[in-house]
Amino acid sequence: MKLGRLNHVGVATPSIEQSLAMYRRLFGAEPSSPAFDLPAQGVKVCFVDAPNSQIELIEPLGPDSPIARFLEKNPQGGQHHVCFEVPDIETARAHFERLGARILGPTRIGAHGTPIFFLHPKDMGGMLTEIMESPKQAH
Ligand SMILES: CC[C@H](C(=O)O)C(=O)SCCNC(=O)CCNC(=O)[C@H](O)C(C)(C)COP(=O)(O)OP(=O)(O)OC[C@H]1O[C@@H](n2cnc3c(N)ncnc32)[C@H](O)[C@@H]1OP(=O)(O)O
Ligand SMILES: [Co+2]
Repeated sequence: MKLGRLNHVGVATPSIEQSLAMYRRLFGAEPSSPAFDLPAQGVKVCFVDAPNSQIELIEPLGPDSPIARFLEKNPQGGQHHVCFEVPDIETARAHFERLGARILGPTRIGAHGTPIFFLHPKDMGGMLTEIMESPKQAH
């Protein structure tokens, strides 16, 4: 399976507002849309566009969020995961299962409204890796 497009870099933050203020000050960057909650994933999300990818700012929604645990270890936040696109999520899941890479949890709908899953950082050289089905091209 070829490595697909780098859809986004996930950046954990204790405050999306503080992170947006920093991107605004240093890059004149604005979010591509208002922040929104993904309760099922335990995160509040906001995207800042780069020419060929995005920064995905992710803030914990409550103490059980996977981001809350990350921030306990990294209080300032920082690079949390990367996300690569695939044409078909089930084909990708079967591919990684066949190769013995640990898949974290069920396939579920991610922040772009398409199915996603995560590969364990220990099987990706220390990099938590999200696999996301590419959005369908609008006709
Ligand atoms: C889905 C919505 C949105 C989208 O784009 O669509 C998102 O991206 S939401 C992103 C938030 N959701 C997730 O991260 C789900 C997947 N993550 C997990 O299942 C956990 O966070 C997990 C398993 C990666 C870590 O779980 P936990 O923190 O409870 O375990 P430990 O602290 O014991 O960590 C185990 C081991 O992994 C290392 N670790 C933890 N987090 C990361 C990370 N982000 N990158 C790299 N490595 C990480 C941690 O240091 C431990 O290593 P060890 O050597 O044992 O200390
Ligand atoms: Co993500």
